[in-house]
Amino acid sequence: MSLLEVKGLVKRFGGLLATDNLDLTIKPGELHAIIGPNGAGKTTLISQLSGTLRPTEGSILLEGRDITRWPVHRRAALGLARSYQITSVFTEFTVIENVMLAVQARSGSSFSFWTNVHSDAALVEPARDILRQVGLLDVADVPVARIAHGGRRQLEIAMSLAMAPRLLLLDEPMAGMSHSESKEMVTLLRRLKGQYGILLVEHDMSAVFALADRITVLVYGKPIACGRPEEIRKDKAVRAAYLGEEEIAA
Ligand SMILES: Nc1ncnc2c1ncn2[C@@H]1O[C@H](COP(=O)(O)OP(=O)(O)OP(=O)(O)O)[C@@H](O)[C@H]1O
Repeated sequence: MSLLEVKGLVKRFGGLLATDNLDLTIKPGELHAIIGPNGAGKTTLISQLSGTLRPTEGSILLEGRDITRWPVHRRAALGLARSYQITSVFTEFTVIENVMLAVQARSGSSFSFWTNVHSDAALVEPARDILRQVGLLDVADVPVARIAHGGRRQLEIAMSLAMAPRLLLLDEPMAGMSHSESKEMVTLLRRLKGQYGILLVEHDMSAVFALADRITVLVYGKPIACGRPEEIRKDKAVRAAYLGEEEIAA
């Protein structure tokens, strides 16, 4: 069974068709990238999957369950995590404290009990495991305010993992990163794929082509191609859509 199955998805903003009859599947453990020129509808798609935007038509199934009309928190409880939604990073807290709070949130306790987090040993081990997974264990005790941008983006992913997701929705995780930070993020995502289904929206084509099992190309909301990286690289319609953008031709 597919982890995610999107059928006939349509999103209209007045007269503008931002998602145009989109079908998409993500298999368990697959890293599926969505690429497309600016305004192609990538963020609109992620928002419909995470539940912040209601589709005009079509359906979204997660592990066979129709979640099209479910609110964000119910989707999250079923295992859908959108990494950029982590706006509640406490910069004055350490890296591990932030992950412990996310682990605590998953277990259903309220954020208002944050003062207890420091002393709760049951949160420490899961948080350390996650930090080990994302490669942040060596900065576990550093306040978030003092870590670099790349480390913060890794922390956002760590906090998504604390939600015990099945499908991670990543909206431009490499944005604003230096070359070496992007390389680290590629290494991290390579480690995570296989364990989690990942939908990746990313403008960094070298990262996309290095990581994706499959790529869907959107142009004006419409999927014009879907396939393995080597198929997408050769695809005539894709090349035409990206004319002048030399990365894809590389
Ligand atoms: N809330 C909204 N109301 C009206 N139009 C919108 C809204 N959100 C997005 N759009 C339009 O829908 C289209 C798709 O936008 P979207 O942001 O999803 O594209 P994108 O592929 O994520 O672009 P980028 O690569 O620049 O982030 C654009 O034409 C955009 O102007």
